[in-house]
Amino acid sequence: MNIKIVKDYQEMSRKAAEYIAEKVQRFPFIKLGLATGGTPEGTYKKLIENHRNSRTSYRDVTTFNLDEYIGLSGNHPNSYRFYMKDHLFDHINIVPANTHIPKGDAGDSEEECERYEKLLAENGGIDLQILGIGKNGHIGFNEPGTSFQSKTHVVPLTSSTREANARYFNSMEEVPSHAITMGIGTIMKSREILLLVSGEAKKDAFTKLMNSEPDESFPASVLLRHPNVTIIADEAAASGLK
Ligand SMILES: N[C@@H]1[C@@H](O)[C@H](O)[C@@H](COP(=O)(O)O)O[C@@H]1O
Repeated sequence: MNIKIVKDYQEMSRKAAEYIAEKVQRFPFIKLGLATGGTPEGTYKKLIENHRNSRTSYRDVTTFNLDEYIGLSGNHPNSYRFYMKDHLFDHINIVPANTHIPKGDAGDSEEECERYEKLLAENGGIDLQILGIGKNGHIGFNEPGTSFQSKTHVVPLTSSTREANARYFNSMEEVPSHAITMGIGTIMKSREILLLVSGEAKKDAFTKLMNSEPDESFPASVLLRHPNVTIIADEAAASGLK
């Protein structure tokens, strides 16, 4: 594991964007795995700036997002499809058809999971997966107890995750109860993983990650088994480390 501790959210975002943009420049056909949530927002902002200033091209890049809420169409402002368009895709020269996100409004969610997993395999898998971490150690929407072998699957969201994401919705009732997420096994197939951790709110999760053994009760701990993980964490998140 390659761990970089940086000053704050801004610096984490800048470093992460530099890291990603450099890969995209070196490998124009790269398959990127993307995450949503508050953590990568700054990184996407910096990637857009970098695209405008240095003209990093995304013309041949393919992306796969980790997850999507069930019941929301891609036009719904709280869907992760909408988030990605708003925070990144609409501002860079990526080909919309090359951006993949599970369909939250597919009639049959189980079938959608199979389709997504197959699509990933057909595309040769992910070269660089960007990840955030939930307070309870979840990655994607893989909650504690999820099998390390899991593939793309349907998950009921825990109340803590629904509460954490309620800030984006008008009320708690509107937060979907289920999501489709890449499985932990799916994420682990990525050739490289970049984990971003920021803020006091993630201090306990990050401290636990750095002091644990791989254990299904703490999903992010699977990363300790991955051969190529880089973590960029800010000082607030890392303040629990000795
Ligand atoms: N499905 C997403 C995860 O992919 C994300 O990593 C996590 C943390 O979000 P945030 O970055 O907003 O703390 O929240 C959500 O549950």
